[in-house]
Amino acid sequence: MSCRSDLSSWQALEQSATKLKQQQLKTLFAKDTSRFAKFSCQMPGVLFDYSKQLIDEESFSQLIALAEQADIAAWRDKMFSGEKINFTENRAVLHVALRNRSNSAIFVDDNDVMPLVNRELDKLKSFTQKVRSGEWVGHTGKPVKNVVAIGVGGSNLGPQMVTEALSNYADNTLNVHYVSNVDGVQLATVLDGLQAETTLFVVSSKTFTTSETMTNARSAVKWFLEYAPQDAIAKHFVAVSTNLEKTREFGIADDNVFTMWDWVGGRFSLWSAIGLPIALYLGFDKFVEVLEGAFEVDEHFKAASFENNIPLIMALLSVWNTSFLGHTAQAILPYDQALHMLPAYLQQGEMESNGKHVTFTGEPVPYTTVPLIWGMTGINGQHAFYQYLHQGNNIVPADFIASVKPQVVMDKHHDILLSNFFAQTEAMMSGVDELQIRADLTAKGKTSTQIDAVIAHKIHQGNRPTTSILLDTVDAKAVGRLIAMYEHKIFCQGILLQICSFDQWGVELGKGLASAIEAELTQNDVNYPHDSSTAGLISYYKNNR
Ligand SMILES: O=P(O)(O)OC[C@H]1O[C@](O)(CO)[C@@H](O)[C@@H]1O
Repeated sequence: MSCRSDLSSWQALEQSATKLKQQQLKTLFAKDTSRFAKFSCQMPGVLFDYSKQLIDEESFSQLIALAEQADIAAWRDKMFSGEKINFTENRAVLHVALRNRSNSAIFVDDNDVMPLVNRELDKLKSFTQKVRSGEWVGHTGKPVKNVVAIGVGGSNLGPQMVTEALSNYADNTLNVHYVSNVDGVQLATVLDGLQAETTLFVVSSKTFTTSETMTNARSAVKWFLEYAPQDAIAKHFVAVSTNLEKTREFGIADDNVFTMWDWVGGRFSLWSAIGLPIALYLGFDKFVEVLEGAFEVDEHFKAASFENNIPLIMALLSVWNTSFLGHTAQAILPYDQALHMLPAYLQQGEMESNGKHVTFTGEPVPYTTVPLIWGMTGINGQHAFYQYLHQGNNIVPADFIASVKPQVVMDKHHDILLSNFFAQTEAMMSGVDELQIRADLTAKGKTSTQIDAVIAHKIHQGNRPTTSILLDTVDAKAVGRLIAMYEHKIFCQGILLQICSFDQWGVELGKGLASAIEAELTQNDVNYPHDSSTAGLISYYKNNR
């Protein structure tokens, strides 16, 4: 299979990158006053401005040509029609079916999956309504007050991120707590103060074999049985999994199991029954609004021209910044507090999907693939790591995300928040040069000796690429839209880079080693089959625990 770097568009982009590396974004803005109009687009509820990325019309059309030569449209159609594009695991990739609000048939192995999706949504709806209305009662006849959602990775990050993002819409019917870390502190902290008789545990694990989740779930059962009889488990433990054999083995009745399918990847699963904690917290209708927002983006992704296709442009810019301009990190900077977990969520989304080193056919990729994703809420970041973003000697492209209307109206807070957002993207783009600093300091009465002493430290080179995403507000639909935009970005990145985005073999090595070492920790006098560092660490731990 030919490699992407053999494509004419790739080679043209390499030449453009060499030219554009010599360019200043502020000069490009000065030369072309219509730059914002040219390099921004919209879909309902979303303004996407990428004019502060280091591109020009020529390189943008080469990026579009790359998308065409990489057959993005054909791959997109394969995904939406249920073809097994996760070929290392021989699975379809159909998280889009979970939010297919048109209900049109989608076939996997000649079977329409929509009846399955709808059946599970109905089950979710009826269970959610029973629990929230108090019809579902615990073993002493009392309604549920607290939900403890146990799961990790894709079985935790999506639901928790959405729960946090939409907590302003919750009606206090139920509290939802998340437990993902096998460090007992987290479970103990959550359980502290809860009453077993009014607590519902949702154990979410696609495989139902993930060691951390199963350990937390077993400890939750142990805690529960201190206060309740064994047969009360049926009223207090439900599971979300594809593995009925394991859920049965664990002691959860089939009726209490919500299912998903092998064509739903863990990190793309919040739209499935993995979203149960969201529905319990906010009500089923709000959960459906999240699905609807994502469906709008699915429709946009399928129908918009490449030049106006937001997820595709996000992917092209990522490839441009990483593989051509050499920027190996990318910051995610949500200004809405509600989106504070977005960076963590996208770390899994992008890095578990595309942090890989071989092409579809298993050859080493000859270019850098995806960047390191990191970030936090913008305002907190400004007072922590933005120094690095402005003046560090590595350039980190950043996505700035904010909403036009705040979730909570409080005096001038939102104007102050948004002024920071606008100022930061402007400062990162334009920087401040020597001439300007000299003029400012002279105006402040500084002598030339005083100015010379600080001038180099005060220069901001600028030219730091950013994308600005403005949502109308952070509500259920907007959150659905935002996540789906990034999901399709990740899909396009994978195709553009020839990477199989939907497996995660890289996490298996550590898992296997951990379970072997876990056994060694319980044995005495083991001859550790490890390097001297690992053996030394294990023996220090055993001698001092
Ligand atoms: O839902 P499960 O099977 O417990 O897996 C949890 C997570 O573990 C991973 O396999 C990585 O360790 C993720 O891909 C997945 O989201």
